[in-house]
Amino acid sequence: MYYVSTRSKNHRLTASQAIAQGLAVDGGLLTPEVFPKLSHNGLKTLTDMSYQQRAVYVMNPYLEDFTASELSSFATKAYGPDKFDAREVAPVRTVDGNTHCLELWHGPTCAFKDMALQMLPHLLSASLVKNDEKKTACILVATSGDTGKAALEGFRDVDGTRILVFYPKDGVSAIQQLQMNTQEGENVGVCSVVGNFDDAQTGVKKLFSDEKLRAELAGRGYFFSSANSINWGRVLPQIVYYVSAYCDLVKTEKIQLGDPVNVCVPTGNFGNILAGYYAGQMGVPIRKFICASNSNNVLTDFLRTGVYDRNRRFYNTMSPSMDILISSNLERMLYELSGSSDGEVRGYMDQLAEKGRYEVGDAVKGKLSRYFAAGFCDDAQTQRVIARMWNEHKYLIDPHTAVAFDVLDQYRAETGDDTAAIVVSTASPFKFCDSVLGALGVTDLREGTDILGQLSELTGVSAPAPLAGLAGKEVRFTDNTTKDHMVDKVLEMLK
Ligand SMILES: N[C@@H](CCOP(=O)(O)O)C(=O)O
Repeated sequence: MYYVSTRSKNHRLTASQAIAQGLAVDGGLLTPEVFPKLSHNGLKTLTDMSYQQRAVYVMNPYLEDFTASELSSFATKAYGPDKFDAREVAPVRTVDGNTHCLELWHGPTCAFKDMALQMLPHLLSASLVKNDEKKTACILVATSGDTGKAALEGFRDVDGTRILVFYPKDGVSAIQQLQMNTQEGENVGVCSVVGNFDDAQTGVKKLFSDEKLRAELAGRGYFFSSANSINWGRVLPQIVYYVSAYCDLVKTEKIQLGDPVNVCVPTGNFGNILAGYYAGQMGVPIRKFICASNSNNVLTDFLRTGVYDRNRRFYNTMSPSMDILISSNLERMLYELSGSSDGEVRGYMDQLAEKGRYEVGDAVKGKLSRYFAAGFCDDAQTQRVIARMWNEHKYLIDPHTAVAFDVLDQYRAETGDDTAAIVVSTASPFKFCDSVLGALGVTDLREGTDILGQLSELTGVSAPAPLAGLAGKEVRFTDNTTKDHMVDKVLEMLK
């Protein structure tokens, strides 16, 4: 299987080349030419497998230049009990008869990003060897809170790599910031950027396409790669958990094999819901992909109208990981829905860069409404949902997950579609203690990491060990820059 750019499909790369490179040289996203299919029997076989085995089974056909035994060893290391505090790795909790919550935050940094960023370093390191790459991979990351920490932890002290993370100053939660700024490891760097996530992400993309910088760094023995969901090696492991959740529902007899489900996904950069869409393409019977946004509802409007318009106010919300107006992975979806038309995608992306706006054609609009539904939820409603879930179900959820529960409710009320639904829970509530405590009526908040204990004492739920362990850790990174000076930070780090 080969990978092509969403903006020019003539140049084909192997899986290991695509993963090592991260982003296509023309600025497009590297995407598989075809999607392997999971048969009814394949899904049945997967039902009796562990998460690690499911990961190998699902990823194998996408990675032709890797062996199954390599993947098996990666999955064992990535999803072992030393990394994940749940035996199932990505457990599914049933909230009521036909609403199930896929918990993706049992990994080392307590967010769904661990599902991919515990795997990506293995894939990337092997890709470097397969391509006889002698240079060091400098992994550039833009984060609105979760990816940054997960990438730092995944790539910490991995041979042949350096990693530099940029996050928006004042645009992540206090715990997220502390997680990043206390990161250990010899090959890591963290820097805040004045502005919002879009500024950081646009800045990183500019670094990728800066020919002069690339040449300078090549001379120093480095090349750029990515740990954001623009890298195919990030999206692929995320497909696995959709397949796994479906199999778990079959195994526990919540549904019969072949029954349709809906999935409701809180998403900002569109990588998470895109992975679900790809699972559907492979054969998981997902009927509707419900896209949940916060007040930065650019995706809601797009999926409802076919008009993408980022010229709007940017909100800093209590679900900061979704505070995004330029949603990278939509490009891969446009490629799929336009029938792999690289020219059409290039046109949309040019308009986005020039005017901040584009409108898709009727054929794409038709497919969007067939597969997707969308809604959004503001902060006040997010807090009400957190409180309701706690009061009614004694289920403590984070603000991103609350957004998804609310959007699912809206969808069901509007459509009457009561198909069994999987709500994707993307982060531990302890990463957002202040908002969660506020939702539960607490106004007098403790300082620093003491707030973790405050939420624990109130609810009787223990803080995850990696977050509890932040107390007393040395802050290693305090650098700040502007989007126009990110290049200096890169040069400084890679001296
Ligand atoms: N929500 C993300 C933003 C970056 O998204 P990614 O999926 O492309 O890594 C974050 O938490 O940083």
